[in-house]
Amino acid sequence: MNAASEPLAGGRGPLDEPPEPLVDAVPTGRATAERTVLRLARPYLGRLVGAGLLAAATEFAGLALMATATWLLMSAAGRPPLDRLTVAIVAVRALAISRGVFRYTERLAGHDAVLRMITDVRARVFASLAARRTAAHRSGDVLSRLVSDVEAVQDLLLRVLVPGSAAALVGVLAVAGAALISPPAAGVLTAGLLVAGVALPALATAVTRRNAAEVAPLRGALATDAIDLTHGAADLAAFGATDAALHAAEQRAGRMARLERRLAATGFAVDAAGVLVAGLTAAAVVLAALAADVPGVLVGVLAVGTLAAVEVTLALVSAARQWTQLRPGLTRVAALLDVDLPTAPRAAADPGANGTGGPDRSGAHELRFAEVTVRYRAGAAPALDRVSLDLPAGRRIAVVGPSGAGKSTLAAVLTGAVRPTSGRVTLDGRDLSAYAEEELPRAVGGLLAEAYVFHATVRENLLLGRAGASDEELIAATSAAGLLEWVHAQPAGWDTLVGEEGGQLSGGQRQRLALARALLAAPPVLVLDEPTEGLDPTAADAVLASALGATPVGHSVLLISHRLSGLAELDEIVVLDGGRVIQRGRHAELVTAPGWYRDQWLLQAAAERGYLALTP
Ligand SMILES: Nc1ncnc2c1ncn2[C@@H]1O[C@H](COP(=O)(O)OP(=O)(O)OP(=O)(O)O)[C@@H](O)[C@H]1O
Repeated sequence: MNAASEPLAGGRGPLDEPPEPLVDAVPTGRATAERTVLRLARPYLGRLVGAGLLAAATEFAGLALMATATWLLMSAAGRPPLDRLTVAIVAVRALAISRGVFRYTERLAGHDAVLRMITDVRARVFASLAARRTAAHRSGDVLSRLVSDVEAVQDLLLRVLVPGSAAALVGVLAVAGAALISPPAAGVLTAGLLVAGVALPALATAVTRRNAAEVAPLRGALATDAIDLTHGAADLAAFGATDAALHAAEQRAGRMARLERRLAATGFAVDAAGVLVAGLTAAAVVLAALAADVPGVLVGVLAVGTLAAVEVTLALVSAARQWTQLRPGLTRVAALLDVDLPTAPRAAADPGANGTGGPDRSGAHELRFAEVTVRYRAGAAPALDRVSLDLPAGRRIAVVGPSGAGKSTLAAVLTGAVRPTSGRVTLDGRDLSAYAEEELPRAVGGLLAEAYVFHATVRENLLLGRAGASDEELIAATSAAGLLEWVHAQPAGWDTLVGEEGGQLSGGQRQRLALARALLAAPPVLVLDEPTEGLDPTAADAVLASALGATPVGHSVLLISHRLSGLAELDEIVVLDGGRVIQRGRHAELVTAPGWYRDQWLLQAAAERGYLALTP
């Protein structure tokens, strides 16, 4: 089984309820998510502040345009000499044009900053997901993270912070402008703006929060449904479970639709309250201005200006609503980003940057397991129970044992995908956990359980093992994996497309391709988890022998296998059962000693030679 993919989480079937909200183990405080985003935004702060000021200028130009146009219209009604209106006429024209220009430049500056930043965020999220081989994520959740959660970062800046701060600034300027005309009216305006800019956003937040908390996990569950229903379609059909799975997915989609409808309805109610507040504030401002004997034209200016100012401030309502909806996504994305925030995407980092002088591909390495125990869940039986193992340079070990014995877990510990609950795993005397995540694969790697074959050409799939490998190296690895003849037989040769998840290959071909890639990568400690799975016994023997033969001298090998055939040349065979080492030694010793190995050897030999071979 693939111990690396979901070590801590129980799997979720397509018929089950959606999982709990997927918030990572990294605890995030209330403002931490926003702080993380702001820290990421720091390099682009100048552009973002510029965008905020331009947004404020746009809104202010709109407000000033309304106020000036009102003054112009009302003054013109009294037929004054034209020269008294000239400045206002020019101002109206200038404000109308500048508003468009400000809006355009604000969008340009804001999107420029955010798109630059989001590229960085995506790279970090991707690197973090790739590095967290132990994370308990389903592909649907991961997909939803990469898409919607990263968009949350973008929306926080473009739809919350920039327009929110612009609205607040314009509100303050509007009050200052009103105070020049009439302080009492400015007081009333302040009260109206506080209702529109503080009370209503708080109300919107409260009504949105509950729904948003339900919507986010549902969205993740729906993404997982989509993947389960497409990738698992054949299995669902085979078990007659398609209808039930579709029904469960439809129910979730229905629940999502209901939640979104409720969200929209409450949103409309709050928006309607905003319009009411604008009207009431304008009426109150007019009354206050009249009571203060403000001239009629200026009362009109105050009324229209108030309507415009409240409308601008109401942007804070949608900003608050957005913010509430974005929080779960922001929290998740921040939890991923927080881990390695201070560094740039680490693949590009200096190989020795961890201060450990990390391992390299070429050197020999010594791996040691000392009393390693792995427990996937507290209270559960250990998957590995005090296992000790030495893998010095050049040594070749096989780990065998019945299903569920802990073989794949051992490989996962070796590659750093699973951390031991107790005990130590060291590489050249240094704890495995001390190595940076991207350093380890250079020393330890290979063919792990359920190796992924990409929807690309044979060559591209192979080059993932070692970018820049020569044609001779490709041929050697492919030949050792027993795939060369097939490649040559294809019309497109090395450029043959293998289909999604290698779907255009047979199971055996897929396995050979993955093995060839592992051989090409040739890490000093090569892990081969069931390299001949899916091959018939004769082919399996041949491939195993040629794969071991293709491993450079001085490189060590840890082979995991159900089959006991072809292990005679190995330096040690470790038999696991229930996570414990129950036997160890060379093949020649183990086949003569009573125990699991000898029994299994006889059984397999009998099965492979056929039942008749046992009877004289
Ligand atoms: N991700 C996981 N979460 C919880 N338990 C797990 C996980 N992976 C493995 N286990 C449990 O750990 C034990 C060892 O599993 P492991 O996959 O290492 O066995 P294995 O020897 O490789 O089996 P197989 O030969 O069938 O692949 C099993 O009891 C299994 O149920």
